[in-house]
Amino acid sequence: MQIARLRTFSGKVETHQQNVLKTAHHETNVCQYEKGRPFDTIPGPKGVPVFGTLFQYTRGPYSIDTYPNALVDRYYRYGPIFKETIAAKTRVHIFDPEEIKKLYATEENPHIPPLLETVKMYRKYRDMSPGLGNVNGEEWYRLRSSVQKLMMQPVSTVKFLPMVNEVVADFIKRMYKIRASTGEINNFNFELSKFIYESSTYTCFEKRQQILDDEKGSHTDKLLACNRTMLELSTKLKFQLPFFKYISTPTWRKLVASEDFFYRFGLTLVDETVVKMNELAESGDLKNGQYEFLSYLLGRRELSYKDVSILTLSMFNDGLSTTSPSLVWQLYCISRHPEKQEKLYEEVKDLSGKSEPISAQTLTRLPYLKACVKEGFRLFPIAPDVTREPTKDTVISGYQIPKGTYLSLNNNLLLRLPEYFAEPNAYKPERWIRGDSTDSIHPYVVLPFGHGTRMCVGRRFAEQEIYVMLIKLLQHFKIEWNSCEEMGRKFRTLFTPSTEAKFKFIPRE
Ligand code: HEM
Repeated sequence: MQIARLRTFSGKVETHQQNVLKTAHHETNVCQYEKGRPFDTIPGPKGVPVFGTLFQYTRGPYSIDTYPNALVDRYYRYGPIFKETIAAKTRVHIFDPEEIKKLYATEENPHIPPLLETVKMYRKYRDMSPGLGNVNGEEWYRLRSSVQKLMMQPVSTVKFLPMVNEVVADFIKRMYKIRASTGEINNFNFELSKFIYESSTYTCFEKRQQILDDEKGSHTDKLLACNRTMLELSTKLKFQLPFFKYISTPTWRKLVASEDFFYRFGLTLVDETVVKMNELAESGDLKNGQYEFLSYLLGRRELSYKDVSILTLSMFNDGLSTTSPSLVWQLYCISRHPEKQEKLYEEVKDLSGKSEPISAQTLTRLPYLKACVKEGFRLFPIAPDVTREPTKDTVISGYQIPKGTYLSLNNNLLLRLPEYFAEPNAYKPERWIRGDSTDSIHPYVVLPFGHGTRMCVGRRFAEQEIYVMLIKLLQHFKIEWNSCEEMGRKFRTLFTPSTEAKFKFIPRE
């Protein structure tokens, strides 16, 4: 396969000696596989033929919303590796961080099942490019290497920082406008989605959509609702026998309608911007560095126009499902811990004037902010798992794992377990500060963006938006949690808030 000859991301070229070592390693693996315990002996809940344990989620004691809790229960019951079949699909769940570490270490060209099979199906159905998270092997490498520099290098991401600063400033102005006299803001989760949408479309198209304006209401509402529906229905379909793959079921049709609305709008934005870029180029008015994001992608000969479109749309679609709820959770943690909030305020209050932008250099410092964000991700990770699909027979925890098995690496479900963290439910950013902490934390437990070559490609963009937004919110407001209830979370393939955030924003003098 051609991929074996390609450069790795670290720029190393494999030598003959390394290949010899790999062959020897492969032979050792074959021997080890034969010594492993058979796959069938991996423990796990039995369930009924074909349906597996599906009814435990549709009729109780669990529900789709609480699927990750069921996995933690099963971890305590069956141990750090177990398998479970739900609606004809078997997954092996791995909770042992040492095994997860080993798996990451041996990843040469990791394959993953699609995060949302429905998205992959939809894109095929509409003749679109599948996009990064839905392909493997050479196809994945082609896409990933074409965006790696643009999206993962800090020097690249900071080019978009002025846009983030501008949208955050507008968001803060809007908060003053829509804030009730009590400090409350209605539908705050939705407001944050609007921010992410505005910030990421600005990054991609260098044109403000102005969705932070009240008048733009109905279209934006529908667009953001479609994003929610897509996650909602895709998750529902994971807990059904996959008839939708063969016949057009009502749920599938509803999903397609939502995706159509979202993509039609997004693809039009791409097309319009490209037309504009061509016009400017023809008239000689296209400035160097203008339309940075799209120019970069369009300039990659290995990418088709369809690839460019999907990679661009993924920026705001994926951000809406991940960065937006992450910000809600981060604020939730800060608002519920006033003493930590004050310590954080001390760190950020003089970084810039309240209405001044945050510089790239400033973002490289901020140890306490980064510790707070890490601790926020520990308590509220976005993804309950990351998945892998080994391309060779392998052995994990002494069991044979045939190639093609779906593996869930469930370290994100260990994040509140006392085996891994002292005072696991306490919000203690200090545990991440060298010198302040006495905790010894396994390095393969808190990995909110995954790890290795398939690590989240939007990570740098997401972090940049989170940091700037938190700094500015804290410079302007004291944030209080305004409810006696905790904010709940539910499983929608990702963890999403199950209730509206009840914050009070009190302006700081
Ligand atoms: C706080 C925000 C985010 C979190 C916590 C997050 C988390 C993750 C995780 C855990 C993975 C799986 C990694 C693995 O398999 O090892 C992933 C993959 C991915 N993420 Fe994110 N993500 C976030 C934001 C974004 C954004 C803004 C984008 C948009 C560009 C994005 C695009 C992707 C893509 C395309 C993949 C698949 C990468 C590949 O297979 O090569 N994510 N993300």
